[in-house]
Amino acid sequence: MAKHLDSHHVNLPNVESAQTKQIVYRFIMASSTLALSSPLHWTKFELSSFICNKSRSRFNFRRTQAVGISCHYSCLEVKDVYYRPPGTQLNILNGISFSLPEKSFGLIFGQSGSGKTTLLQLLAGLSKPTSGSIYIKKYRNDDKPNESPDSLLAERVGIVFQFPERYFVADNVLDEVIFGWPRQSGDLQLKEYLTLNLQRAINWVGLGGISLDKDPHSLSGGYKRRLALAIQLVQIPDLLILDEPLAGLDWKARADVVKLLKHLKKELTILVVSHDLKELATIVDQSWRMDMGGTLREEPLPV
Ligand SMILES: Nc1ncnc2c1ncn2[C@@H]1O[C@H](COP(=O)(O)OP(=O)(O)OP(=O)(O)O)[C@@H](O)[C@H]1O
Repeated sequence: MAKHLDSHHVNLPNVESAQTKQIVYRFIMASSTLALSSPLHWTKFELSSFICNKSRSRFNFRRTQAVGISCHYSCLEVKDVYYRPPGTQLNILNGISFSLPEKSFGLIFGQSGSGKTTLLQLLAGLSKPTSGSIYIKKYRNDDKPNESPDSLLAERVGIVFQFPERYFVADNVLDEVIFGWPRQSGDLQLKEYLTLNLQRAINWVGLGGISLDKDPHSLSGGYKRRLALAIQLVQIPDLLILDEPLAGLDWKARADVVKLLKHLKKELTILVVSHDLKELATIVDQSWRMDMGGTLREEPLPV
């Protein structure tokens, strides 16, 4: 099952299973963060040894903070995005445009098969738009935008796929969070930095009371989702994307996750695709309906 992967362009539909897709994504994010060379040739079973060996050579974990420090505020801008999967004649996304200000919560809803997940994959850098642009626009104190907007970098986007717990790869919480990190010794400063990030992410999602030795599969449904979020929060992402964050959870865990998302949106820009409109309505700042044919329009939640 050798795969040829480019960290900047992964054609997800060619990846065979959902499990491989999730693992591939996490590995790509780790390797682009670590500035490993790409494209990479690997098999699923070579993954762990690759991480241990190859990543020893260079470690360049981003030490920057999220956008919005040197400017007044920033906005995710998606402009006239079209997507046609390679080798097909069909546009799945047709002229998608929207913007989402930082530290707000956006929700995309719509019929199954309308293209919601495809859009999320473009935003996460897992596929490239056929045309159109995705960038971060920064605004100065006088509310005027900076001349040149920044691209939304794939390594600055966190994405939690549907049912993330199905793709946990480690047998303890700590290893799950640090999957893809280098295993080298030395650089005390770096280790301190990583430990701080790890600790912050764990506390942020309310997993502080859980032993890092615990088997992730033994956590409750809500805590598994917390862990999946913590993995993405180790580096504060410019955009956190969640695909059906409440799917498959019981009522208590759903309420728990909604409460956590409400807390996280104070610090993060969050974009969610969900059918659970009622439960999320209280925390949604902006919403859009995706129609069949891959078009998007702003619309209040129909709840
Ligand atoms: N690589 C591809 N080649 C051809 N068609 C594709 C490809 N990827 C996705 N599609 C099709 O594009 C459409 C949109 O899929 P997508 O998963 O984005 O929809 P969705 O709105 O997220 O659906 P759901 O709510 O069920 O998750 C579907 O009809 C899907 O079969």
